[in-house]
Amino acid sequence: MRINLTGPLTGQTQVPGDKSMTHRAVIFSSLAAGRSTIEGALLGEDCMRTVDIFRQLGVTFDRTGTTLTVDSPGFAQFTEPSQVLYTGNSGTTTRLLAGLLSGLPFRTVLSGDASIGRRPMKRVIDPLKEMNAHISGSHDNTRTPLIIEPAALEGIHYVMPVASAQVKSAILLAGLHAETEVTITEKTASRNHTETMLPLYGVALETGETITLPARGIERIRPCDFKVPGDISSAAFLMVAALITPHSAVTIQGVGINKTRDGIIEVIRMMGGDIKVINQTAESEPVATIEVRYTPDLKPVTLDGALIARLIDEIPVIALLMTQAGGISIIRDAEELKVKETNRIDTVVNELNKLGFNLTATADGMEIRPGRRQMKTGVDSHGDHRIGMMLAVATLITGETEIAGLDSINVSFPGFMEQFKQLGVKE
Ligand SMILES: O=C(O)C1=C[C@@H](OP(=O)(O)O)[C@@H](O)[C@H](O)C1
Ligand SMILES: C=C(OP(=O)(O)O)C(=O)O
Repeated sequence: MRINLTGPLTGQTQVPGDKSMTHRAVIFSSLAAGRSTIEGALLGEDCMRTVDIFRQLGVTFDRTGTTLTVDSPGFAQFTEPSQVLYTGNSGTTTRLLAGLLSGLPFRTVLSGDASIGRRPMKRVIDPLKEMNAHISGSHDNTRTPLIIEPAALEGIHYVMPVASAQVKSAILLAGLHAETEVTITEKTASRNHTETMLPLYGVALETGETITLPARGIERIRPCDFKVPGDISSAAFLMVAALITPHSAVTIQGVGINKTRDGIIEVIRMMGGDIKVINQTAESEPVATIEVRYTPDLKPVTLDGALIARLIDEIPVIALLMTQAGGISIIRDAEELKVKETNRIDTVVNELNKLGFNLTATADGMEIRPGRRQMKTGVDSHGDHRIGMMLAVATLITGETEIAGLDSINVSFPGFMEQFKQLGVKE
């Protein structure tokens, strides 16, 4: 598809609901017997895969606008599915449900698309087996499909070897069924929505550097009316677009600014970007209005350590932002990018270099230099939604560009193009 976005971006907008929180709201609402509602749900493809799986287990979902009404018979009445449970492109669906399904009294099989088939599953299979789960994966227990047989689960004391909210949440979801408590220690904090949301659905747990979930938490789960904040990972594309496009000034309302997710705000401030976070309120999680303006003189920065987990999904578009800084920026400690929908170190570097930018891949991240040669060829999202959206934003700088695989955007940000047009962007 040929894309040519031209700015400026001006005005007010809101972004669709947070992907991580929508997945979790669908899961917890489905476990609880009775009616729950999810207001502001993200209806992108990834979250719909989670919805469809619970439909197969006997849960009913009704949609009005972006509100989902969930009617569930409760986890104890789930019905055994007759099909493979298809997780599409969604790592979150695959890993979180691997944990949850391990405690159900029937066999399930989880499988996704080609990208999911390449993503590492040993990181969930290993701790789940330690909990006595009967789970196996293809390729010597490292990949999907995952086959899960009924088992009586036990607790675990787990020290996380990698900062991953999906692994942490898989263990907690299995732990809901376990006969003994679960404790998890994180060296580097990953997003904590599972911990913030479980108490709202009736399951108390202790949080901090070590998380403690009491035995058989699932018995306490109850329905909830949950409001999903706007997704900061989606807002990131609008923020970067405004920062790099002359005369832009954008206000994004209702964005979730959970401390484990707000790294991009910190980076924009470090770079000297014109950003204001105002009207902070606490709903299910902290929410704010974010105002961003074009900033011509951005400073180069180095990102590493604990900050990386707080902006992991934003790195593709942050790398684009860094191409506009007045010096060399460096991203380190970001090996996890290699196991996302694509190897996001390679796809970001290769695709932006095709557009004439100057990036170098390193073992655990990338170096980004200012300046741009003439663009040579079209580019490709490689089926990765965040790469597709980053490349679309890049056309604000490059002008008309052929981008393959833009339909991947629907995975996390349906209405992406319309949102840009609403802010005055011409296509
Ligand atoms: O738990 C979640 O909702 C997510 C956790 C992160 O993955 P990892 O757990 O693999 O870091 C993130 O990249 C993904 O988009 C959503
Ligand atoms: C990595 C992502 O999602 P998931 O792991 O759920 O596929 C993402 O949305 O950038």
